Amino acid sequence: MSTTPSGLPKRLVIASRESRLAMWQAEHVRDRLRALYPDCEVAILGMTTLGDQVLDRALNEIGGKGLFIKELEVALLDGRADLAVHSLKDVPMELAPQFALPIVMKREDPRDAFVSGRFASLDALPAGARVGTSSLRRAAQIRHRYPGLVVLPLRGNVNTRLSKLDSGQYDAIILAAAGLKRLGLADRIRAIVPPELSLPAAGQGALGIETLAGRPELEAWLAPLADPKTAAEVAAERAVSRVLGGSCRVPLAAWCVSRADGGLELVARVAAEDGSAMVEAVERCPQADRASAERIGERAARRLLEQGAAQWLGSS
Ligand SMILES: NCc1[nH]cc(CCC(=O)O)c1CC(=O)O
Repeated sequence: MSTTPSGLPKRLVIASRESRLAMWQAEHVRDRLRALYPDCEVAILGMTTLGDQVLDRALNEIGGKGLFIKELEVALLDGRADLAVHSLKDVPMELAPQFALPIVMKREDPRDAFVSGRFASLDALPAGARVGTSSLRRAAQIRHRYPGLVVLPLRGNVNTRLSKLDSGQYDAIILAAAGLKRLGLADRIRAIVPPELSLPAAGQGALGIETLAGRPELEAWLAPLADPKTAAEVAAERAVSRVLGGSCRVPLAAWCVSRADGGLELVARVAAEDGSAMVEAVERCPQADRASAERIGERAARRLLEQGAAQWLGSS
């Protein structure tokens, strides 16, 4: 990487998917870097991923996690980009050894949002109402709690999903609150879905920055963007997912919050896809370092397995 006399890189390129949400996220990182390093030119390289192209099948049928990041990783390997910005929830638990995820940024609202023209909340939906979501996690939890609702698949980026709701294909849809807020669409949120009803996905609402492994200088440049509190929370959540082989192919939810006393509290759930059963584990620890976070994540995963979660996690 060529540098200015002060040691700053002259130019940094951010690889991003081209959806509006992904671009917002990349621009957010670009603006933070420009403010930190005014002498450095920061550019965005937009690209389409397989996950963006295949819109006619549910995500769990086309290979799950990694779908949205592979092309971005190729740009890192080719040297066309220096960093890639991801929604952490789309990042696989294990990266190939060439890659690293040195930065987790401060989290936006991690909860799910209920969006509907006619109805105020999941509770207000009549039996038979059609709820759109492409996430097995959301579908399983909603079916578990509201067996009378009809949960239907819904794919596409945030704007596509909203237009499918507006055209009458669904009575309500569930989206991540974070995506709506980032896109300036918070006014579409009729209600935040309480985590008791739909616990978020591991990493939801947080952004991760991926680079090639072994780039300590680049990591040092990016370090001011990191949020240690979010990093600890998502380390616990991602540990649950790692132990359980999590991908978007499994109905797994995990949410960790930092407590006022400096500790962490983690809730994790696995549900049967048809909603017929659900198991939950709650784990706490008094510290918020990475090792403690991963330990409660692993403990929660074991508790879920003890309660029979394996039968709902599929064979993968
Ligand atoms: N699976 C797609 C995806 N990946 C990240 C977000 C939202 C933003 C975030 O969680 O950071 C979304 C949309 C959604 O689930 O509604």
